[in-house]
Amino acid sequence: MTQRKPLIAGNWKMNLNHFEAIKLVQKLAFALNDKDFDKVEVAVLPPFTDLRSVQTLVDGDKLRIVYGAQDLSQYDAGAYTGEVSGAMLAKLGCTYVTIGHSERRQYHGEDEDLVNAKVQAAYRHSVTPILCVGEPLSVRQEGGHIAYCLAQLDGALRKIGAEQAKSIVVAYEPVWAIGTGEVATPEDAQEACGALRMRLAELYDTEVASGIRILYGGSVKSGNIKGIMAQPDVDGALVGGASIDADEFAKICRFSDMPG
Ligand SMILES: O=C[C@H](O)COP(=O)(O)O
Repeated sequence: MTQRKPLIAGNWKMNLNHFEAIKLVQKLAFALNDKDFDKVEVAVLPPFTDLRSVQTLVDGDKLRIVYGAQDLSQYDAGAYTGEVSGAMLAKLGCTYVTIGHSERRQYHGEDEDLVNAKVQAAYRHSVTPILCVGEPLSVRQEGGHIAYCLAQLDGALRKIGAEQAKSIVVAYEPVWAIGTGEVATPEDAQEACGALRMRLAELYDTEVASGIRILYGGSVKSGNIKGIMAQPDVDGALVGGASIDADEFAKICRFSDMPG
């Protein structure tokens, strides 16, 4: 089976200005060592306004932390006030960009077509999408969560060929577990991540599917990461609230050193 290096990505959401960003990344770099980075890829996803400062710090100090943005425009340039293009993110050295986060879908009305257009935009500029999917509580209560997530995956990957899909990161984030303290059980995470991988195999092939990293997100903390990461189809975590505390985020990144 393909070896998938775990990815722990911190989505800061709309938190921390560029001074605070520098402080957090410095603290994180101090808390982690080369052995940690050999085992886990560590990414931070700050607000747009912090990216240049994070880039300067990462490049200047040759840190092994990678970084990315939380969104991008579907367009490459032009009269789109307030938007940030994939080309701009690439120029800032962004490795990743989250696309289709439930907060974008919910508060900014992002639908499947827009998510798909953004995935294509990210690939045009060689920025790797972290594609978020996940069901709201009502859907889970009705038992439709797997079908819901698979439909989101299908929609997002339209017109994306195997060569591009190989590098995508998918994040399963049940909406009811985001910022609520209500973490999905490791079994819930495995059920969804396993189903997503099977669908990736149907859309592409088994080799492509077995190389794609699928993350879990939703109230991840140092106290629950170990159990989640023990699941065979979970390859990392997209961490929200706990990622703006450097010590806690570093502990999450070191999940493999935890006892039990
Ligand atoms: O992108 C991260 C997720 O929305 C999870 O956020 P959370 O860890 O605060 O629940």
